Amino acid sequence: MDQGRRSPELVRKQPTSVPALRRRPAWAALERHYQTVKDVHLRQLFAEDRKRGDRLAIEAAGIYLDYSKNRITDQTLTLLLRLAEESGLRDRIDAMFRGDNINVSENRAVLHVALRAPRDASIIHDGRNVVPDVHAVLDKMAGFTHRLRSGAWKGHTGKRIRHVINIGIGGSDLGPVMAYEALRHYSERAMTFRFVSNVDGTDFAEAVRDLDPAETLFIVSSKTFTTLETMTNARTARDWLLAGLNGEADAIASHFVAVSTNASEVAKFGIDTANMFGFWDWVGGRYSMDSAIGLSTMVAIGPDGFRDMLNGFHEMDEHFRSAPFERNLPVLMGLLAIWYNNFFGAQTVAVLPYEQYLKRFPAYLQQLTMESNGKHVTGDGITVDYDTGPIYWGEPGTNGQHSFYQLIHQGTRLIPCDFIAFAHSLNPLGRHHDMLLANVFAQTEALAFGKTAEQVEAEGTPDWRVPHRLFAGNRPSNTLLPDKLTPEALGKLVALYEHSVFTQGMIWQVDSYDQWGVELGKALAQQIIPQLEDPTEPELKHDSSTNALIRRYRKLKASG
Ligand SMILES: O=P(O)(O)OC[C@H]1O[C@](O)(CO)[C@@H](O)[C@@H]1O
Repeated sequence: MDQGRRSPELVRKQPTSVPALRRRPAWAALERHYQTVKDVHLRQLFAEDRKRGDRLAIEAAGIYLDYSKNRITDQTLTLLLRLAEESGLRDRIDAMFRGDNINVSENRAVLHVALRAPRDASIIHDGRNVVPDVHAVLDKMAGFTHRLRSGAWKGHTGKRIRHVINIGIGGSDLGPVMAYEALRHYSERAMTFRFVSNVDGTDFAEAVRDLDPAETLFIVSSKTFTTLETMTNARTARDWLLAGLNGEADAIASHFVAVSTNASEVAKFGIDTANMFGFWDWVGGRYSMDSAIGLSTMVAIGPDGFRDMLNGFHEMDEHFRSAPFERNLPVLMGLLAIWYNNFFGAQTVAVLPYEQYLKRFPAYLQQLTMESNGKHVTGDGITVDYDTGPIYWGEPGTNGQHSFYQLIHQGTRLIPCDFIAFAHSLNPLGRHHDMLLANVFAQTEALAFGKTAEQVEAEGTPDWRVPHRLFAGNRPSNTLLPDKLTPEALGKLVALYEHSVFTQGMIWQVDSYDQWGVELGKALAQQIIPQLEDPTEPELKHDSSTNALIRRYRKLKASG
């Protein structure tokens, strides 16, 4: 991995050496192939190959993936794999691991894989091995975690810290909150962990309602330390703390720490940079839960648990980097996502974790997938003539079954599903886990094979009701079945999706690592805030709808 960096100019040009997507021979072949398989039913595919369920399944890095219930033939896989080759995926993977500036629109490297590299690895960025820097921060986090969990780190009044509140948004919130919920089983029970993200004051008010400021520590997590929501919440937290501690300003030092890349803004806010945990501009927000942004995770599960999680990430990284594409979990999942998105026209992917602890996993994945691949131009700035990132959504099973599964089974849209379940429960209670897993297997079976009119009729259903009760089937799914939800397994799962997103983005040739699409709304909000707060009637130059909404809000606000 110890390699020199290419000049940005060279890297910028590199993607153009790959033909535009529609001009790649495998793409045209897939278009033709799609016409031959689009109406083939999974019933037929399984009937023709009795071993399909074993054959189209792999276990890698400790994760079992059954992808047999996808609308694919061996030829589909051959062509998708050829597409990956023609898209230069191998070269792009190497470029990422080498630290090339593959985030072309921001001219940055994308090195989240360095965050979980072992201590003795070497990854060179700007002529410097970044791995020792990563481990120095991990060591600092571990030292802080030990002091906090042992009670050596005290609050301003000498009381022990019992409550930790992470203030952040986007990648500085979704990763930490998802990981906390996912790993709650391994968490320090003597402490409470809360997460404040929304600029809606209710989020903060409810988070601190029952807390004693003397026992509360805030982790202000923000890559930039300028994000409106986070800085507003951080200032409110500071006011709340000081109000509870007789306004003693030196209390800040023992109740606030920061996670950021921006030391000067941290200092400006009043947090001693000795209590700052850094990371780097080559870590994207949505790829940062394993950086210092994961400080709350480390405090909750301890440094050893965090290390296990990083090892899980790393194992999947190595699998992605080295496994042949036909046995490469992230590559296969990424290619299948492309198959449905670009050939079947599926607009969404449902992520359905049958594991209560993963209840925030779909929300986490929404930022990871949609902020990464929700793009309309290639890295070279050319408007794409194909669809890019699908919409990801989901809820934990079995709750979703009693809500939106109706549409997945019998609606008019094709919704590929990722089912995620673990062989062992962390809370084995009677028959619960067998029932839970039975539901996973039942759902994938029902979606794939459905129920024919003959089967419905054979049950004595009156003719008029038969159409309502039949299930067309042929609805595709992946099933991920790791052994048990551990910190290590979580790391593997997240890295699996990170690299699947990479695979998709590289085939579409978009920059999966920028997020310019969030800028316009942010900038307009900055203009509108003073217009809402102006004591005199402001001159409004928006469109008539926005002007009317602002005036109406001002009027309602004034009327109390
Ligand atoms: O960590 P920061 O700088 O506060 O940014 C928070 C989030 O805002 C975004 O920049 C845009 O929503 C995300 O990419 C990022 O995770």
